[in-house]
Amino acid sequence: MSHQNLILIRHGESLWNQKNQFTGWRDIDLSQKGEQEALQAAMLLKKHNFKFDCSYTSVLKRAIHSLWIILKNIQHSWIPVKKDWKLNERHYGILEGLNKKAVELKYGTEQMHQWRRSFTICPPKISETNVFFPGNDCRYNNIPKSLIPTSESLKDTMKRVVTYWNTTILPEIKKDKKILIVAHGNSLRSLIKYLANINDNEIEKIELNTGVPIVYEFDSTYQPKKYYTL
Ligand SMILES: O=C(O)[C@@H](CO)OP(=O)(O)O
Repeated sequence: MSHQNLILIRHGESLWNQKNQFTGWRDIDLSQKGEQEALQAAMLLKKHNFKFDCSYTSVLKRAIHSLWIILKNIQHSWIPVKKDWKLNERHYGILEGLNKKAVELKYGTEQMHQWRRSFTICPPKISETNVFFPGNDCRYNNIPKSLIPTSESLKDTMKRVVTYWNTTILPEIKKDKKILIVAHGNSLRSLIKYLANINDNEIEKIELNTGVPIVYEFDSTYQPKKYYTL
């Protein structure tokens, strides 16, 4: 017997996705197209008759608002929504706010690829005096200072995402709860790497489109079995 217990969705397009700017932990709204993508995701879930017991998202509004649009349109506004910084996008250090094409022209295609897609490389860090240091943002008051990022590799992101998965989400899956996670391109790539045991080179090639539901199936012992997009 298999269980379709988990759907992962990358938030709809944000205003900075539209302008091709690195976003990371910056809290940017959905574009109109992004709102439509979230609605489309809801329609697909409805068409396939997916039902959920609980939902999880980050503390960034492009993911939260995508989740709200989805829940509203599948008549699931009543289910619990749990928000946690551990599902945030990867912190992109000094690259946040910069145009990706301009970064590529300045630093070259190879450096750009390493910063964006290598598993272990971390973009240059922002300083703790930077106005965008998350430690200056009250939503992160409860995080121990040593865990507040100033830049992250995908490996760093995976560490916090997998901690959250194992402590908070997996126990619910094992109770046979149906779970919806709406998060970010890289926080979800890191979760997929972990669940599907994808190696460090292969994960560089995996891209997630905005607003596309990914279905995860688990076997009878709740080991991840396969995943596919709707
Ligand atoms: O800017 C970001 O935060 C991410 C996702 O939009 O970008 P990338 O796909 O380049 O990792």
